[in-house]
Amino acid sequence: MTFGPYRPLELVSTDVLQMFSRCSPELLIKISLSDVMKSLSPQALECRVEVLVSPLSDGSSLLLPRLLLLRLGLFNGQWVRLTTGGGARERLVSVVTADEQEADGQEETGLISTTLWFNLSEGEPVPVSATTLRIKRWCPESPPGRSQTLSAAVSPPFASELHLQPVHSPLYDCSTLNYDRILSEYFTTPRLVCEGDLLSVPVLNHPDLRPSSSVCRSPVLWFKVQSVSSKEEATGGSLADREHTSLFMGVSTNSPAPLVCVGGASLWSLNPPGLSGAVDCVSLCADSFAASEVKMSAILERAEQVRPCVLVLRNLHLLLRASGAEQSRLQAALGRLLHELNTSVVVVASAPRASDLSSSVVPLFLHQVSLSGPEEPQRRDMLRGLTRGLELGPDVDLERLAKLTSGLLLGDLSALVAEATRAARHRLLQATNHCSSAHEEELLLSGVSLQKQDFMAALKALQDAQAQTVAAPKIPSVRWQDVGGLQQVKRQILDTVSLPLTRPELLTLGLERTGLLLYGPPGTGKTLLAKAVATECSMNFLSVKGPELINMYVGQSEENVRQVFARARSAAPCVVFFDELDSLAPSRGRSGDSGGVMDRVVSQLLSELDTLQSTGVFVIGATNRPDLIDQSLLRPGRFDKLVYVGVNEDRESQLQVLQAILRKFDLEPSVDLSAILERCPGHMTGADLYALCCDAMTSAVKRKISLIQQSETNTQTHKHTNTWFLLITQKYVNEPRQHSRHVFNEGMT
Ligand SMILES: Nc1ncnc2c1ncn2[C@@H]1O[C@H](COP(=O)(O)OP(=O)(O)OP(=O)(O)O)[C@@H](O)[C@H]1O
Repeated sequence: MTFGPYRPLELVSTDVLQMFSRCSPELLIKISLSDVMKSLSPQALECRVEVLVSPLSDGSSLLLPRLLLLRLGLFNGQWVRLTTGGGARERLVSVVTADEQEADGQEETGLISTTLWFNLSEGEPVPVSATTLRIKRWCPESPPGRSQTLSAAVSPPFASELHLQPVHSPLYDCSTLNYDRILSEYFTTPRLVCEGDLLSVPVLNHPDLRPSSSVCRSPVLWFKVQSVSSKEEATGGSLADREHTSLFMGVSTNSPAPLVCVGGASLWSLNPPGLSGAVDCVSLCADSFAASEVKMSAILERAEQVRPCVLVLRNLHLLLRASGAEQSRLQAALGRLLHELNTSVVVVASAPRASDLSSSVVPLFLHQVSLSGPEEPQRRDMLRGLTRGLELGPDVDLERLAKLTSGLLLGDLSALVAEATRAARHRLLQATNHCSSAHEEELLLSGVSLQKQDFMAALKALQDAQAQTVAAPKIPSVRWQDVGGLQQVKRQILDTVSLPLTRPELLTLGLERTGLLLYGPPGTGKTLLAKAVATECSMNFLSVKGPELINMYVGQSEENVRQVFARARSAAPCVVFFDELDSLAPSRGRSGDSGGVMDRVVSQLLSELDTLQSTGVFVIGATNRPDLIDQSLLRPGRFDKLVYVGVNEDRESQLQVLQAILRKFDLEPSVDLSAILERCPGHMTGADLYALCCDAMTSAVKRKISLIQQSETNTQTHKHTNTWFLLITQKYVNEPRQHSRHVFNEGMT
């Protein structure tokens, strides 16, 4: 007979060991009895394990990865005593080996259900990350005269009577549900019950509930354990099943309950428990005040029935939108109903802005919480939550994705993941072009792994869609190499913008600058410079043209300015570029508009600029007419640096501009850029040189087309056209010179 390091534990009781000692003392020496006894003593196993509380796991077992189970010397199905770190309550729990999917690659972390956590911690909030629990080996009290058993196979005693109470929930109606069969099926398996526990009985797709789905929208029914009677004394719980236990049903009761996922996996770590299923106030609107009041009181009454609960009233401003006397009567009714409400019903109302609610409604709520767009770490957590359960390719970096998604809200991120899934499906279907439809279906069912390219395609689609409606921040792709010449200007901008970013310690000295005004003739590269600053400093870029923000409705123009800054703050670090600033902020008192809209816009702009210190938002303005801008904007602390971006007059810097523009073009080796510039007029802006290059490009395209056409008739030339590269030759650069001069002359006037 051989014993491995863990085999004796499997054998089990001291009776057996004593029997061995009587028949063969040598054998016991060989298997080192003292070691075995030490490990079998009740104090032998007392350790801490890290566990995750998962809403997707159910049951009342502690799931442990196989290796951890082996290391702890525990057996699959063995009962242990479990307590939270604070040691509030001790419960018996069976330890079960987690399969690979449940373990999810974790080798050191166990898993428990939210219900078990709720019962263990007596209703404490579910921890978002792993938490520490204490495990103690369980050995039941042996009856007097019998030696203590240390067998891993012993289980808690069976209860003779179990008294349960159904718990009210907003997701089902206790009074109409018939749960006899549900409970009878549930107790086919022995379940551990403890007085005060909450039992979650799964009912998803149960045949008794399916026909009238309106009765129950919950995947579980809740029952509270009122009392448990057992013949044997039981600490930490007893087992209950159909065979040994008589079940008694008491009257329904109110009790807090942990959050369950309605309709598959939910973003449970982001939603506080109870905040699923909000009431949209649109559904409370009615033709008359009296009808709205009836609907309102019905909702609050229902909330009272299922208390403790959180009642979420979405879009409260829509309910109180009525005008005049109707509105004040509704407000008074809401105030009265909220005042009469039980304190264990927490009412949370939402509105897009606090200003959308009247000043008599706001004080009805104890706290006002303003929710801003998520920052990078929050976006990363949201992306993690949204992609949980999806298969991600090895090249998908959620940290990086969180960086690229600045300015996006939770809804946008959810759309991003949905769009990426669609893109992955599309990619897969394209790759299997010649596959039969049955095969295609099989492939899709086997799961699509989301790659980086899917997320990038989805992000681009989302940003393009957003850019059409509101200004959405993006990281541009203009580098310093794309801006030719302007060395002095570049240095000045870098000193102002990148220094505070690279040396944040300077901010503490109050050296931060938040605004820069680029001025100069048109086409000299002001927009290009601002984009290059954003790219090189890895900042988002939000470009706004002054006239875009002006709106005919009273107050809307100021609101647009406010929104631009709010978006920039949520996308920080961000560069906001105001093109044509003179049209947005003309000198006050001179704009001549009847309602003084421009004056209010300037005031709004001033107050926004004053709050930018240390927010990571940098403002760059551009104008051709700095003299028209309101002087208060140009004082230090706002647009505190004025940088002149002029026309490149020397050939050297013009050559640099030309080289920067032609960086991405293919040039014939014979092209001599200096010779071309010699033939140009002395004053050439970047835009003029760009026009020159565009014309040359058009000529090259024409040449290519004629070559292709020739090749169709003449096989001799075919060998020249088998390449699709466009080469700009000296001839084509020379050709449009006259035109450039014309453009240039126009720009000067
Ligand atoms: N220094 C430069 N280097 C490279 N390209 C330039 C440069 N300056 C201008 N360009 C080219 O001219 C185009 C127009 O420039 P940009 O829009 O930046 O001018 P701007 O000064 O902002 O004009 P406006 O005042 O009319 O808005 C750019 O897209 C770019 O191709």
